[in-house]
Amino acid sequence: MRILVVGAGATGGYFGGRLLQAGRDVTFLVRPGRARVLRERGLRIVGLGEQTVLEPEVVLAGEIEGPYDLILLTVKESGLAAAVDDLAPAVGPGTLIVPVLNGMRQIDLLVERFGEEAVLGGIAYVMTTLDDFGDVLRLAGMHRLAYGRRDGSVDEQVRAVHAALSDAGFETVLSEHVASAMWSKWTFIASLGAVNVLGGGSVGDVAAAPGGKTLAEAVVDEAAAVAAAAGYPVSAAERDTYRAMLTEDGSADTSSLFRDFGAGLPVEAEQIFGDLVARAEEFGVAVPLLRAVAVRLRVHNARTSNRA
Ligand SMILES: NC(=O)C1=CN([C@@H]2O[C@H](COP(=O)(O)OP(=O)(O)OC[C@H]3O[C@@H](n4cnc5c(N)ncnc54)[C@H](OP(=O)(O)O)[C@@H]3O)[C@@H](O)[C@H]2O)C=CC1
Ligand SMILES: CC(C)(CO)C(=O)C(=O)O
Repeated sequence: MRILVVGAGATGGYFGGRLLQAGRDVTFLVRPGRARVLRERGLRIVGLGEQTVLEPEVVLAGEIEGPYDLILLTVKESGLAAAVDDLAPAVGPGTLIVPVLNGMRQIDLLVERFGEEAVLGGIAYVMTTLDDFGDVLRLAGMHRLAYGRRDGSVDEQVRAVHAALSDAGFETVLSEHVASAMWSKWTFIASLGAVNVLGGGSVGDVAAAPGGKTLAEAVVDEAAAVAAAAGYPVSAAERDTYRAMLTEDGSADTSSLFRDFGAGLPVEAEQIFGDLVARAEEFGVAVPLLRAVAVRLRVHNARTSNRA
């Protein structure tokens, strides 16, 4: 199966790198700066005691010759619209696309462009970042990719994708509930980001402040109310888990969004917050805390782009 990984950053470099390491037929669609780094240093996966160096096949936009069987879309919000244009020549009648972005907006964009049949749901459960050298740095041991048709059906084409992604050094889940799982992860990631941004620190920092735990529970409730209104309720058990994780004393947890925020880098304001607030408005769900985070992050993004 010919696999095109769009983006070779923290998630694309990790999962694509593992697939390459396992001998799968992988090509990375990258932009010129990243292509240079990959050609000079190779694609490196480091951290947790590992130093893997791989020699990836890379293509630039405009160099794609014909369709791929599977496309793993691993860009962030800021790169999404252009990446959808760039990957279009790789989409043929039998191509399946697995996006791993947090949130749901990517699904609407991809379906509008390539049709319902071509677009699977996808979730990356991993904690990676690019270090100062451009290497993929693992920050935690979890590494799981979940995907499946959003209506829960399983056909030969999806099974073939599952086979192509499996046994490559990370866990894979062919999910019959991927849309619910995406909403659940969105609920969690938005809640974690909101706790960090509104509270100005890690989960433990916020939990230690009077009123901090109440704030954390309130953001979980807001995000979960939107998921429920969308028809993907987070189960009571998951909600309790999220509440417990986000009020844990001493927890150093922060979201990658908050780490980027702290580092003065652009963040996924629309993908993770703006879109959630827009959907809440559509459903008539009040989300004052999430709305405040969206505004704060928009101001941050405007400032970062003014500096660039
Ligand atoms: N990192 C993590 O631990 C996790 C991230 N996620 C989610 O996964 C998504 C991707 O995040 P992550 O991998 O961390 O992001 P990164 O910024 O590390 O990687 C994205 C890569 O996409 C590349 N890119 C952007 N536009 C294009 C394009 N048109 N063509 C080719 N490459 C392009 C960028 O390349 P360039 O170098 O040219 O800018 C960049 O290297 C986000 O939605 C994030 O929220 C989900 C779970 C965990
Ligand atoms: C919380 C985590 C690491 C889960 O995969 C994530 O998605 C993020 O920080 O952006």
